[in-house]
Amino acid sequence: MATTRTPLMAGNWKMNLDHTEAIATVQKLAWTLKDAKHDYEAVEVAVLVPFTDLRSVQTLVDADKLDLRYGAQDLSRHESGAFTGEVSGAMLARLGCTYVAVGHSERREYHAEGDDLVNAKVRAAFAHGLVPILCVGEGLEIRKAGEQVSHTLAQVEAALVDVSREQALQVVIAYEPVWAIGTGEVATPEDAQEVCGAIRRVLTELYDQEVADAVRVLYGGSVKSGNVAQIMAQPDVDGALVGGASLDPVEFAKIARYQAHVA
Ligand SMILES: O=C(CO)COP(=O)(O)O
Repeated sequence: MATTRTPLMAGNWKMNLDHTEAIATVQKLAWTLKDAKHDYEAVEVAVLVPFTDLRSVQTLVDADKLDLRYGAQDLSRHESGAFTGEVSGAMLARLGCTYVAVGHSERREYHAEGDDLVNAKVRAAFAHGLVPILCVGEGLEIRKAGEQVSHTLAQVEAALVDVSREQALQVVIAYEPVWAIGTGEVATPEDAQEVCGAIRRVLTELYDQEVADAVRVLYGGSVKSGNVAQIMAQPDVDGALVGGASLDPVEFAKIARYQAHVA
């Protein structure tokens, strides 16, 4: 039942906003959200920021006791050692991260991340007490062939290999059809529901009903304040993973306050 899950609105900044811009953006976001507290208190809000912003965001959130979660956009599958350029789950946990995105389509496409690596990263996140936001979704060719459900479920299954039931209860899954990312081409609410519902059903098969009921399934792909309410009205959509629109704190706050837009 969608009503028992706290919606999550997560902003994925991608490679935008340096650490000084991050401070201004988070301050403005927190201030705007606070201003509309009664509208958003049932919604959890998070930002996934570049690694170089994390310390600044942590300092701000701690100092001002902001009601905001934050996290990274990727992590290493390794614990530590000679892996130049990589950032470990332990380092992210030390910076107070709640979440880490894993398997974003841009990582899969530009960094050749396959299902095995995504699975290893999901397990590395859990090993350090981080909640992975597992990103899945089909490209345009697969959508045209009508194979979006089987493709996306195969990604979910592969990513959850050797993930315990206790861990699965925590995971967040973001369905992001690749053709809708950064294109302005938003999936229809029915498109989002079709795949998000199928993800929940496969969780029942892989685990059980309690896990399926607990897991938050987000939609991502050209989410804006003008379309979020219709998407959130779907029974199996529990939040949004927002790219471009999350860079503007006023717009992102409007997305997080989507209930205010449901007339
Ligand atoms: O990839 C996304 C979030 O992870 C979606 O990006 P846009 O909201 O810019 O389409």
